[in-house]
This record gives sequence, C-alpha cells and structure tokens, in this order.
Amino acid sequence: MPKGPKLSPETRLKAIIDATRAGTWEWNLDTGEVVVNDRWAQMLGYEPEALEPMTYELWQSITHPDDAENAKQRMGAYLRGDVPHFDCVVRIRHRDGHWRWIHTRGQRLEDEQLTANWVCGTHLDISEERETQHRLQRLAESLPGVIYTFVLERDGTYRFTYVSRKSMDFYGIPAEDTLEDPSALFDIIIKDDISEVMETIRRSARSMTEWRCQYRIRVNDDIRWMEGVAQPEEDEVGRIVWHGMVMDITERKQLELELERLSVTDELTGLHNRRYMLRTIEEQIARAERYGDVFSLVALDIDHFKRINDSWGHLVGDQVLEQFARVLRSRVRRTDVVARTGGEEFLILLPNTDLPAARHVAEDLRQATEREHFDNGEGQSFTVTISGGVVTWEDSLSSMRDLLSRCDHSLYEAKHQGRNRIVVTTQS
Ligand SMILES: Nc1nc2c(ncn2[C@@H]2O[C@H](COP(=O)(O)OP(=O)(O)OP(=O)(O)O)[C@@H](O)[C@H]2O)c(=O)[nH]1
Repeated sequence: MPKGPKLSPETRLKAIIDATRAGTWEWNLDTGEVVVNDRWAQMLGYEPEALEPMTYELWQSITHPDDAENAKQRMGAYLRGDVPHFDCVVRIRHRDGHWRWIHTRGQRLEDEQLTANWVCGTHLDISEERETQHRLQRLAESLPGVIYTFVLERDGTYRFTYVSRKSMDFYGIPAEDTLEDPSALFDIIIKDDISEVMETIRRSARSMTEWRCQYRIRVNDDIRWMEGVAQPEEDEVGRIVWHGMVMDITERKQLELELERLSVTDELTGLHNRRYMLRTIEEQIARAERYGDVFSLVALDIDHFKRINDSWGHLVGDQVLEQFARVLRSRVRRTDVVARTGGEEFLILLPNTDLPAARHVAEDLRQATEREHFDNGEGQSFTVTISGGVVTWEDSLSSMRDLLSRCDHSLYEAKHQGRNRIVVTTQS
C-alpha cells in the first residue's frame, strides 16, 4: 500500500475524540479557567457559545448539588494522591430542564514544560444506560422473587454475577455480599434439602434444561419454602450461566401440605384413610418384590358396633371409634401405618413383621380393647370387643387385591367363629 501523508498528532487525537462522542474538559487549577469542547455543550443541549466563558462556578450551577459535592470530594482525593484517577458520575441539568447522567473522568497533565497546573478529562453521557439499569431494577423490585445470574465455571467453582436487591428481604443478606461469597445463599438451605438443590443444578447443567427445585431455607430461626426456576445457557468460554428467579412459596406449600394431609387423613379419628393405606400397601408390595422385604397386614373390626349406635346414639358410636383409634395408635410402632378404612373397620400395615409377630400385635390389640372402658354418655361405662384377620405378603399372592381379599377372609372367619378373636390365614 502506498503511504499517504502522515496525519498530525492533533488531527489524530481530534478524530479519536470525535469517534468516542466524548465531551472534553480542561481545568486550570491555578486560574480556575475551564475549557470544554463543542460536544460537551451539545450533550447538554447548548450552543457552545452559550456556555462561554466556562468556569467552575458555571459547571457547579448546572450540576446536581449532591453530585457536585461528591465530584469535589473525589477531585480532592485525586489531587492529594489518595486515588489514582478522578472518576465519577454526576447529574447535569440539560438546557430543557431534565437531568443527564454524565460519567466524567480526568487526569492531571504531567508535562514538565507546562507552567500551569491542568486537569483534563472526558465527559460521557450514560443517561440511556442509567435509564435501562433503573428500569431493570424497578422490574426486579416488582417481581415476587429474587432474580439472579449464577455462573458455573469450567473448573466446577460457582458464583453469582447478579442478585437483585430483594435478597435482603428474602434472606436478610445484602445482594453485594452474595456476589462476593456465593456460599452465603447455600449455607441457609436446610441440611436435608441441600443435596437435592445441588443434584438438580448438576442435572440441569448436564442436560441443559430448566432448573426447578423446591427447598427450605432457615432465616432467623424461621423455615421458609423456596422455589427456584432458572434457564441455563453456555457462554462463549464454556461456562454455564443460569438466569432465574427464586420465589418464597411458604404459604402455597403449607396449603399444599395441609391439603395433602387432609386428603390422606380420616377426619373423625385423625388416623390415615383408605386411600393412604392402599397407596402404602402398593409401595410395600413393590419393596417386597424388589428387596424381599417382609410385611403383614391386620384387619380389625369392632364387634356389633351397630348395637352401640342403636343403644346410645351415633355420637357415642363416634366417641368409641375415636377412643379405639387412640388405643391402636398407642400400641403400634411409629413405622406401622394405621388407617380407618370403613365405618368400624381398620387396617394396620406392619413393615418388617412376619406372621407370628403380626398375630402377636393383633392379639395384643384385641386384649387391650377388651380391657378398655367406654362411656355411654349417661355415666355408665361399657366394653367392646374386636375381631381381626392377619396375613403376610408371600409368594403365592400376586396382587394387592389378593392380599386384601385374604385379609377380609380371615376377618370374616373370626366373625363367623364367634367374634372377639384373631384369625390367621396362611397360604391356601
Ligand atoms: N357412630 C358411627 N357409626 C358408624 C360410622 N360408620 C359406620 N357406622 C355404623 O357402623 C355400623 C356397622 O354395622 P355392621 O356392618 O352391621 O357391623 P356390626 O354391627 O359391627 O356387626 P359385626 O361387624 O358383624 O360384628 C353401622 O350401623 C353403621 O351405621 C361412623 O363414622 N360413626
């Protein structure tokens, strides 16, 4: 390429400054004289001549008082050598009255030949960026959760690069602290849930699919349910970056758990209901098939219960059911499942219990019931008896239906043989 004439340093400098669209300023510290370029004035809506002669006082008169003071402090710090650069953002009033956000930077001229003391710098209008940032912040504040950006580095370390200010309301941790130390947000997750959170993050990273996880955190001795949702993407250097939101779902979760509890609870006795018992038996059968676990089922039925209702009324009948439920609950193990499956019919699932042991439990319950005194509501007490059937899951059974029908059959036998007894059915 043929070489053209060389550009003068002034022309090159001017071209570069024009390209940055920066305003420039020079301030003579000795005389107070200020020189600005045309762009400096145009940014603020002025013809260059309108701001002449430019002085520190004129600048101060159009700058927001808080920011003018801040700029003064920072300039002082710079001139004293406390900080290496002069750098600050100030609001300067545009000619039409609104504030423009101006990023101003400056440096002392270091030239021994210069006789005067000058500080020169640039002046960039960052109002649009500020506006966008402000809008995003407002948006983040109006969302019902903490929004964040989470980065998993290629070496397996992780950090947050953005956390919205709601972090303070949710976790009592300022957003800045979470940027410095990501563990602040992991340490408050309760122990039982942390592995689920980590595993779902790993799974999301592996499959590059949405991360969604419900977990509990402890804040000021209060346990809160959180739900996090985030979308992963791989950035240009191979890091995985999630943009997402964490919401407090404590109230919804409590309602859900309560509904779940109600849907599996018998209202009168507080024991489990039939639906829960059938689900649990299915699970036990699956475990027995897979791991060879032993379990037994006991069916109990109050004898001549109709007579109780007929003699003393339905309310007394209800009280008998409640009291009998208490007897059952107090005599079985915590791992056993007790359910009221019909009017006066009860089922007890005994995990890790073989037939002789289950028979023993049933017999104990029969005797305990026989000893119990019930109140007829008129100051008289009476006793009741129960009949029961016991079965154990074994190879000859092929389904829950088989198991239940064999259990029913045992119970029927107990009634048939005269009640107040336990009948055990083995393989037929
Ligand atoms: N008080 C009360 N009674 C109920 C409830 N559910 C069912 N029952 C009554 O329980 C009685 C059960 O009667 P049956 O099935 O004839 O049995 P039983 O009288 O116990 O006779 P056996 O089981 O053969 O010993 C019926 O009268 C039902 O109305 C309930 O929630 N509360």
